Amino acid sequence: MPELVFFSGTMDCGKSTLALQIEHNRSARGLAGMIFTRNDRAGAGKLSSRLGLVTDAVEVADAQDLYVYIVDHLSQGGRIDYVIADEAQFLAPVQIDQLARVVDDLGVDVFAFGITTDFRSKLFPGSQRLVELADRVEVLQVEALCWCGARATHNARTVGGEMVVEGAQVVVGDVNQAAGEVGYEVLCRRHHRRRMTAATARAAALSPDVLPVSSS
Ligand SMILES: Nc1ncnc2c1ncn2[C@@H]1O[C@H](COP(=O)(O)OP(=O)(O)O)[C@@H](O)[C@H]1O
Ligand SMILES: Cc1cn([C@H]2C[C@H](O)[C@@H](COP(=O)(O)O)O2)c(=O)[nH]c1=O
Repeated sequence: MPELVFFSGTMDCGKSTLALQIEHNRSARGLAGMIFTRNDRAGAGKLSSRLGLVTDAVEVADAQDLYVYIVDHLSQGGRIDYVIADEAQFLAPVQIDQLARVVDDLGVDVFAFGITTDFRSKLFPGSQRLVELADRVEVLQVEALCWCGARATHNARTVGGEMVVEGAQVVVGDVNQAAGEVGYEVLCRRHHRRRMTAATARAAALSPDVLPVSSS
């Protein structure tokens, strides 16, 4: 049975790497994939992983109908055995419905990859629709870790290492950004709730208020 599968997790947990592995294994067996992405850090029309691998992809536009795009491709003699959609959190809910239709009406597997929640721990609309429609939601097995060592479950947006809670939902960026830049850090829920990043935890540990008092 063809399936719509949502591979989800925090940033930096290996989603794009897995997407590239699925693409590699299937194309190595002669299967033909259609790869969609949107707003990848490597630039338009790219699906990239932090491990250094990158492949070409179709950059999805705002109002693009993904079902029609695939039907057009097939009717022009193209072949599609599976679909990969990376950065799926950035797709519109209606585009997720179109991907579900690809599975149901065309009998093609769709593998979608994305983060579930934004920096405010609110669902992205595309991810919400995936949770609603997917045959399976798979949480990636490689755990991204919070600075405290616990499993990271949330994405924080940072400026100069400090967590921010105001701003647009979509700001393309990366973890481990240089000081002063907008970046992201994955945290456990406890530290996301307390807005405690690696930098603020380090600063608190060094603060004179918490230094042991000398007995002399
Ligand atoms: N230098 C490295 N050596 C080994 N693994 C790395 C290295 N850099 C990144 N990774 C792995 O790559 C993962 C990020 O992969 P990526 O596919 O880019 O993540 P995602 O798409 O989920 O944001 C990290 O969790 C880590 O496991
Ligand atoms: C939390 C959060 C993330 N983003 C952006 C930042 C990155 O460009 C992508 C996630 O990519 P990854 O391959 O999963 O690391 O999403 C955003 O726009 N808004 C957010 O709240």
